[in-house]
Amino acid sequence: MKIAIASDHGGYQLKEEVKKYLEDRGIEILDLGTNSEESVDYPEYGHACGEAVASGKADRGIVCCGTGIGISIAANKVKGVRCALCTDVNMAVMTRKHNDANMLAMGGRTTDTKTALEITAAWLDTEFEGGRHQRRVDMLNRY
Ligand SMILES: O=C(CO)[C@H](O)[C@H](O)[C@H](O)COP(=O)(O)O
Repeated sequence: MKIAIASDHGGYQLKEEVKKYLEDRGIEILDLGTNSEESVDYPEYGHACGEAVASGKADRGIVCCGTGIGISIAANKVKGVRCALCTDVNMAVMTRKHNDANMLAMGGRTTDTKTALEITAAWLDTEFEGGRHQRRVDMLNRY
């Protein structure tokens, strides 16, 4: 699996932690920046990561900003992206089971690193349930 990862300055530190975790799991990473805590604009990074996933350059994407909100909104503008902002493990599990979320968003200023890595693990390791949920995901994809 190849994962695209991106953040703004508010999510930069968390992106680096998540990157280390993914590397330790042997996952291939496409890092789309940003590369420091210098102020940048989250839409640029959310769009870029969304496009990497939608185009198939990456299988899934992870984005971080201060709260995870702005960058998830940006990613969800890209057709084919289902980006879920998760603040706990249950949300990560449910968004994989029910929404087949192909992108995960987290907040570097709102979620501690330990929780963020637990969320990442749950999101990586939980399968989509399909069935009635497939019909709903198809509706999202068609819109
Ligand atoms: O977009 C956001 C909130 O929805 C992110 O948290 C950004 O990281 C934040 O807005 C950046 O704020 P800053 O004051 O420019 O650091």
